[in-house]
Amino acid sequence: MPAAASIDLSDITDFVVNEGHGVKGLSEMGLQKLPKQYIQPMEERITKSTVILDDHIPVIDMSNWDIDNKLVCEKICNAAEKWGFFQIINHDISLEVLESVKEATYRFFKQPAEEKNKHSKENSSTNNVRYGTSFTPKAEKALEWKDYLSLFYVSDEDAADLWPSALRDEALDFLRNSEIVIKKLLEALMKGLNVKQIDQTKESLLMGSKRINVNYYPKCPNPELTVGVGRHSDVSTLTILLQDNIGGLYVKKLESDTWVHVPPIQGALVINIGDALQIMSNGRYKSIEHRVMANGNNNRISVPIFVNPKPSDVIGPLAEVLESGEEPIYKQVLYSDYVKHFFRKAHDGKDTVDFAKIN
Ligand SMILES: COc1cc(/C=C/C(=O)SCCNC(=O)CCNC(=O)[C@H](O)C(C)(C)COP(=O)(O)OP(=O)(O)OC[C@H]2O[C@@H](n3cnc4c(N)ncnc43)[C@H](O)[C@@H]2OP(=O)(O)O)ccc1O
Ligand SMILES: O=C(O)CCC(=O)C(=O)O
Ligand SMILES: [Fe+2]
Repeated sequence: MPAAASIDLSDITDFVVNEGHGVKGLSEMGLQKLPKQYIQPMEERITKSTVILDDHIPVIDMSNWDIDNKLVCEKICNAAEKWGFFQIINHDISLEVLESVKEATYRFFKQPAEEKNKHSKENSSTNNVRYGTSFTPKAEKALEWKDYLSLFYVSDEDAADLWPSALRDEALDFLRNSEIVIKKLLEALMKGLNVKQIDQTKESLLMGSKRINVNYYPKCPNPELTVGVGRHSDVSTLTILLQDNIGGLYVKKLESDTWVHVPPIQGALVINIGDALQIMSNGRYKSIEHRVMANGNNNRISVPIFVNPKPSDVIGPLAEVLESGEEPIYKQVLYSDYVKHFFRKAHDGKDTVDFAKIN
């Protein structure tokens, strides 16, 4: 790894983005000062004055699913309406599966830049595997302090052929083991929308495609000047996020300018509603802005599973939601058009969903 003094700071974008060293490479050079490319404007930084400490997203115990199903479903729907975010505990995915995917994440990022960069947009033989840094470096005025690998799930065979072996099995295990709890969450959320039964068409619309990302946020000099991930809402139906014990995820409180921290809970998963479900529920369930603070003392990892419609699906408010005469506030959009719109611009909070709004 080159020492900080041996790299010309004007070449940072080349080193980080094009050569695939990522911010991990930069961090490990022992930089004392954040490069200017990462300095976010004041309004995008996470400051103590906007964070409230006396409130938190709900924590829902899934072990009561069979004991008091009505109550658990109500809690899930309330959390989706009021916070758009909640944590679940006792969800039946074993700690072993969760720990293994975290270990595998470290194993992937520990590899030399040349190895990881085989999966960059420029070098990868497939669009289903993407190694990168920041969010959309070409469109961003200031870069984000995060490296990632993004894996679009097509089939086990496709994964066996294309996903990096450093984490393939563990990522597939996490995906497989999350299936039951995803179905329970969607069942609860659909009940709240007057959808009595999730038939095959509905199941495909809600969870027809999945993407698993692994995120690496290395230790950062001057974390107060930058962000790990900027303000955004996910474009998924639902996101199931595994975070480690470092912390740093902040969620915007509905109808306020304040943010709450999502404290790491051993074994818990963070669930959030994505734009696709906000649109399908005609705005009842909230896809909430969130962001990640960079950390000055520790590396952090997280592993989100994005549960999505299929790219070829057309999404819009569900018929069951509009049955009672409610006016649609969103139009029908091709899901892949929506996602492309999201990926082509820098993170900009909740603006993505305007793409689907009826004016
Ligand atoms: C990375 O940091 C992130 C990510 C997120 C993600 C939040 C989510 O909610 S992810 C869930 C997204 N949904 C899906 O993946 C399901 C459906 N998939 C699709 O519709 C398509 O696969 C596609 C994603 C639209 C790609 O379709 P394709 O025809 O292959 O289009 P392209 O032209 O290749 O891509 C369009 C545009 O997007 C960029 N891009 C594609 N995939 C990714 C990716 N995984 N990560 C980053 N960027 C991606 C691609 O480069 C293209 O941009 P150009 O400027 O090059 O044209 C939340 C927060 C984060 O920080
Ligand atoms: O790392 C986290 O806690 C959240 C990451 C995130 O929001 C995302 O990948 O969409
Ligand atoms: Fe997110």
